Order: sequence, then structure tokens, then C-alpha cells
Amino acid sequence: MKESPFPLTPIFTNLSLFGLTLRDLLDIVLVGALVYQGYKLIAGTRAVNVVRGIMVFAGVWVAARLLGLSTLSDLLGRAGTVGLFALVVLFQPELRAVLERVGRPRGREVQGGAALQDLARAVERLAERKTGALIAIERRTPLGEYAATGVSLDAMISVPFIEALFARNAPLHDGGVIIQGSRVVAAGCLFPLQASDGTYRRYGTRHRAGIGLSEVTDAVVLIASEERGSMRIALGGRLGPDLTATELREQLRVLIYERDDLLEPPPSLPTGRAQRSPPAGGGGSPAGSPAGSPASPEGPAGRGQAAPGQGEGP
Ligand SMILES: Nc1ncnc2c1ncn2[C@@H]1O[C@H](COP(=O)(O)OP(=O)(O)OP(=O)(O)O)[C@@H](O)[C@H]1O
Repeated sequence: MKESPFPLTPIFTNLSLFGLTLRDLLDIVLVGALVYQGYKLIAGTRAVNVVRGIMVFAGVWVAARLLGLSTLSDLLGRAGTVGLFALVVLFQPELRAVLERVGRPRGREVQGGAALQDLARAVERLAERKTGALIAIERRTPLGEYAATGVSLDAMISVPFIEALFARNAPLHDGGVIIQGSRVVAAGCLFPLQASDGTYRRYGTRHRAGIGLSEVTDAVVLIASEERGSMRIALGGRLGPDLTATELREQLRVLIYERDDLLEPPPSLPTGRAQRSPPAGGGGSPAGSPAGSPASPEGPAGRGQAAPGQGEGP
């Protein structure tokens, strides 16, 4: 075994359990933790399917080698090398989001309670009047690059101000608004459109821009639909169900205060309505997705009723 210059080396090399040294165990634990963290980062994103595809590919390659199929294994080996570069190019936004998530600072300033209430109230009023709105609340991933695509502002959140921003003929009503802490920092911003991979193909660009931003950042994105007068939250690349005013406030409170690290809402969150009319193109929640959580993609549907026992929020 290679000599190590570090004084702890004897402990690592001499102590052994079932033939494994402490160093081996540490190695296994660290690799396990790394794989688990990697899985947590990509779980629920479209990268999971790609990882599955890579594993099938690798399995065939290993089998070809074991069986001595030299041409096939050579071909797959070369394709794999090229494929790695292709993956980096294809998944550049996701890779960047993952690295940002790993390196983002903890404990960012979060919204004041009153500001959050005002924001929810403004979205509620906009939805009631069927005025479209797209609002991203920054959490840990900085949204500076998206803010730079719009007009820079620095204003306290207030109901009339948010309403005025999205008013039909207002100069900044097109595009998304970005919230940092208790302030509106940009309006008229361009968000990345969610790739039309099937799940959200039937949605318009406002919804797909909201889902797209939530896919590459940890922002909580609020969407008021001009067409249907509904309110929804996009989070972690998924679009939640229609929300009532009470549900919107409750979900915002949980997402911003209680679970600052949350990418998917806890099961205890007030859910969207179970009884929704099926989307025009058929579909609805895919099997396995808990209906009603922001993590469960849903088709366009009518606004739901408040859950039994839930009163209006403050
Ligand atoms: N990439 C983008 N980033 C931010 N906002 C966008 C983007 N693309 C479109 N929008 C906004 O979406 C509006 C168009 O919404 P559209 O009707 O196509 O979507 P929708 O999802 O059907 O929404 P709605 O239900 O409100 O009609 C645009 O006027 C613009 O304000």
C-alpha cells in the first residue's frame, strides 16, 4: 500500500472490520453520501430519465465487454466519450442550477410577513380580474441574470404597485416580476421557457416561463392566469394546482418561512382541489404524483373550493 505522509494513516490502515480498513469504510460512506446527494439534486427533474438511459447504455457496454463482443464494446465506448460532451452541452442549464444549489449561501433574507401578505393579496386581485401575472420570489439561487433581462426597480411590495405593474396597458406588464426580500427588484423580465417535453405542452408561454424558471432555480413562481383567472405556484420545475386565496397564503408562508430549503412541499400542505375537470387534451396528474401539491403537474382546471374547515386568511 502507498505510504501516506499524514500521521493519522496508521489508524486508517491498521484498524480493520471484515477485512475493510477504516479508510475503506470512510471511502464507501463518502461515495454513498455523494451518490445520495447527487440523486437528491436530480430527483424529480428530467435528468432522472437521462441517468436511467446512461445506466442502460453502460449496462450494454459492460455486457458487450464481458461477452467479448469487441466491435460493439468499442463502438459503445467511443459513443460514450462523445456522449459525455453532448450531455454537458444539452444539460448546461441543469448543471448550472445544480452547481448554484450546491454553492448558494444559507440564510438569505426572506420576506417580511406583511410584504408576503400584500403579494398574495395582489395576485389574488389580479386573478379575480383575469389579469395575467408572473412573479418570481428569489430564495437561495440568485435571480440576477433574469432580473437583468428586464427593467431594474427598487420598490417595496404593495398591493397597488403589483397591480399597477401588471395592468393591461402598463409598460412593464409583459414578462415576469422578480421579488427579493420585501422588494420588487425587476419587472418585464424574460424567464427561460420550460422545454416542451410533453407534460406542459398544452400550456401557454406565461405558465411555461414560470415552470422553466422554477426548473433551473429554487425560486417560488406565482402565476395568475389571464385566461382562467386562476392562481398557481410553480416550484422545482413543476406546476401546482389551482389555489384559493387561503391556500396561496398558506403555501407561500410555508415555502418562504418554514421550509426555506424546500423544493417540494410537505404532504401536510393544503392541497389543491381533488375534483378538477380533466384537461382539454386529456391527461391530468401523472400516476404517482400526489395531486394537489406544487410538485404534481396538472392540466388547466377550474378554481377549487376551500378545503373544509379552512377560513379566509388574514
Ligand atoms: N419567456 C417569458 N418570460 C416571461 N414572461 C413571458 C415569457 N413568455 C411569455 N411571457 C408572458 O406571457 C404572456 C403570454 O401569455 P400566454 O397567454 O401565452 O400564456 P398562458 O400560459 O396561456 O397564460 P394565461 O393563462 O395568462 O393566458 C406574455 O404577454 C408575457 O407577458
